[in-house]
Amino acid sequence: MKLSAEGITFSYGSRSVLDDVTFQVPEGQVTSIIGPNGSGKTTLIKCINKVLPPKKGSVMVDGQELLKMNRKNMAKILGYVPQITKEAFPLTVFETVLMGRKPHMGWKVSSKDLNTVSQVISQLGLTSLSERYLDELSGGQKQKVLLARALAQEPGIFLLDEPTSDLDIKNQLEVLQLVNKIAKENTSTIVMAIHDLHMAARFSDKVILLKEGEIYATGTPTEVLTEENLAVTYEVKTSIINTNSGIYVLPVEPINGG
Ligand SMILES: Nc1ncnc2c1ncn2[C@@H]1O[C@H](COP(=O)(O)OP(=O)(O)OP(=O)(O)O)[C@@H](O)[C@H]1O
Repeated sequence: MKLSAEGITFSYGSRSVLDDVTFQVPEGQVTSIIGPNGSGKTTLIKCINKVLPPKKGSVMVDGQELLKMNRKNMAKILGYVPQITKEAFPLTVFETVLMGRKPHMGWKVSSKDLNTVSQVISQLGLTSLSERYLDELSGGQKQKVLLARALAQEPGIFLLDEPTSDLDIKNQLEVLQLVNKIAKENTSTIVMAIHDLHMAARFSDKVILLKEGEIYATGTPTEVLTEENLAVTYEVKTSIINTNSGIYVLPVEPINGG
C-alpha cells in the first residue's frame, strides 16, 4: 500500500507544530522520520493515524482518504506502535497481542486469530513471557509486545514511533531486521520515527528529516545524512563515515555551544 500525506498542518492550541508537511511513502519500503527533539516526529505520526486531528491536510492510502475512515476500517490498514508509556496494562502479553486481531475478529476468537498471535509472539522471542502481565515486563520487553500487537493486526502500513528506543543492541538489530523483512516480503509499508541515525541509515530506504515542523530534507540516507544537513537541523558538527556496512554519523561537538 502506498501512503501519501499532503499539506499536514497541526497546532497544539496556538503553538504551530507542523506546517504543510507533504511526503509519499512507497509500498514495500521503510521510511524513517528523523529530526531533533521537538521537531514534530511524534505529532506527525499521530496526525497520520488520526490520534490527533490535523488542522489541514489529507492522508491517502491507495487512493482512499484515511482520515475519513472509521476506526475499524482504518485498523485493517494501519498498525500503530506508540512510544511506550508508564500507564498500567492489566493484560497479559498474549491478551495484548490478541487485541491486535480485533479489526479482523467476528463474535469470537478464531483458530486463525490464536495461531497468528502465537506465531508473532514466537517470532519476537516472547513465548516464555506469554502469560506475564505487561506491568511486570521491562521497557524493552514491553516495546516488543507493542510491536507484536501491530504485527498480529496484519496491516499494510505500520507506523512505528521510536520502536527501538528501549531495546538493547541485539534486540534493536532483530526488530529492525524484522521490520525490513516485513516490508520486503509482505510488501508492507513502514514509517518510523527514530533517533538513532546510524540505524536509520542502515535500515531505511528513505529518510525524512524534520526541522521545526517542516521537512528540511528528504531522500535516500546518503542524500539526507550529510554534515551540512545535520549541522543546520541538529546544530551539531558531525563526521559522516561511509563504510561497506553503512553510514556512521559521529557527533563531534554542538554548534554555538548548544
Ligand atoms: N500535548 C502537547 N501539548 C502542547 N505541546 C506539545 C504537546 N506534545 C508535544 N508538544 C510540542 O510539540 C512539538 C513537537 O513535539 P513532538 O513530540 O511531536 O516532537 P518529536 O520530534 O517527536 O520530539 P522527541 O524527539 O523529543 O520525541 C514540541 O515543541 C513539543 O513541545
